[in-house]
Amino acid sequence: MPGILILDDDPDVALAARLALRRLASIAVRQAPGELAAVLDEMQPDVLLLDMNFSPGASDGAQGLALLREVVARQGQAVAPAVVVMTAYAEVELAVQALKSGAVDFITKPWTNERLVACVQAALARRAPPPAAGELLGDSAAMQSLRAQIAQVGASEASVLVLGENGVGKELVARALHGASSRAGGPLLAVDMGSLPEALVESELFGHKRGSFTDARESRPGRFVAAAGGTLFLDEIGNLPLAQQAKLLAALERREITPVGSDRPVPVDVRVLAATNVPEAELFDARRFRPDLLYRLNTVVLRVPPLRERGAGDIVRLLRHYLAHFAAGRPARDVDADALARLTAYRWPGNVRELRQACERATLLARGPVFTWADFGLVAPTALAPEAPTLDLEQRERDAVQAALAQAGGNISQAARLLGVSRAALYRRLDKHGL
Ligand SMILES: Nc1ncnc2c1ncn2[C@@H]1O[C@H](COP(=O)(O)OP(=O)(O)OP(=O)(O)O)[C@@H](O)[C@H]1O
Repeated sequence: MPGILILDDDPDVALAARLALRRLASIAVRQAPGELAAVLDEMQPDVLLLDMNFSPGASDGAQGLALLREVVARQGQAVAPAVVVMTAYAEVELAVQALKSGAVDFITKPWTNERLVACVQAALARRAPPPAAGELLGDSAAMQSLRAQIAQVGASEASVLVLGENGVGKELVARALHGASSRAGGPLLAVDMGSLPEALVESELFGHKRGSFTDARESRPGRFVAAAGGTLFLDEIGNLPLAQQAKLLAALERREITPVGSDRPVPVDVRVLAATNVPEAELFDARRFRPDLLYRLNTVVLRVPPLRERGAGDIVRLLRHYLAHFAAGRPARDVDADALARLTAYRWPGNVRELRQACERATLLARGPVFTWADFGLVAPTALAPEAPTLDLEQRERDAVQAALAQAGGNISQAARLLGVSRAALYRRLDKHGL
């Protein structure tokens, strides 16, 4: 189970957060900032929920920022948690500074539990960037071409739409684009549209005025304002409901937003990058995605290839990288020849994220002197000879179902959509294949 550490000197706030988050992860609470380093070493949490002020009367957030920098500095040496900072509602500047300093997100107090859970879930999903953050590994022709395109369009202000299956590295591409731009000194704010409850999308993006709806006890700046001077990365844009798409389009066209409950538009200065795992053909389905918004977002389209199309060289490079990463300073064990052959022939339906997890699992659980195929815990059958795939229809159906489930992270509705069948039809096939 993942771990969350809450560091807040107010026991009531810490308790409220603990109760809201207890289903997501195992939770530890600390009140004294002096304990942070020790508890990070001992617990190795995936997410740190960090208060910004600890001394009585302090309100400038300097303590929180210093702690945040300490945590971010650990990313060079060890796995460090993704940090979500907690700020008071009026502290937009502080939230922006925290994002610039490496926090993955911020949440304003008082929060709604729904919002806190969505925010921490997104941080958990993105936890622990690789040590060389932003570095897109791989020397295949496809990756070289991708890097060249990033260098070419990174410096411009163009909107870029990043396409690719789950786990191929779309967020890493967005980070590289931001890093190559003149906005690199500003924040890069990622918003996972997939994890936002529909009712909150608008207030999340554009902010809201106090009293504009039942839970809006205080005014809150939206993501467009928080990312000012930097880049806003709209992840899983394919999940944005049509009504909100119209509002996003208006904001992009006018370069201004209107907070919920306000009638005064506010100018915004952000570069927008977007990503989706929806296949290109479906993206142009107007029932799902407004074409005018699509044309706004896709000035440049970058396609991140699935790992299986990058060739064995890239797979081996990534295996070495992540096995060394999880060995955390100790020499990484070798992978035996049989395992290497199977790993390079494996289809990696969950792409680089799946490979990274397989390396973490192997490092944690393997007992022998070298890694074997079983250590990686990859259950789907591997095609040892991918150039001659089986033509057995039953087997192919079974493979497709397994791949769709892996790609959808076990989500039945999404897997059914990937396969182009109804949920009921997918259940029948799961039953038929004993999956
Ligand atoms: N080329 C690469 N080199 C090194 N690490 C990579 C590469 N591509 C992806 N990763 C790592 O794989 C994981 C998944 O990458 P990322 O989150 O960018 O994928 P994504 O396409 O945005 O996924 P999703 O569609 O699920 O949001 C991250 O840990 C990322 O650092």
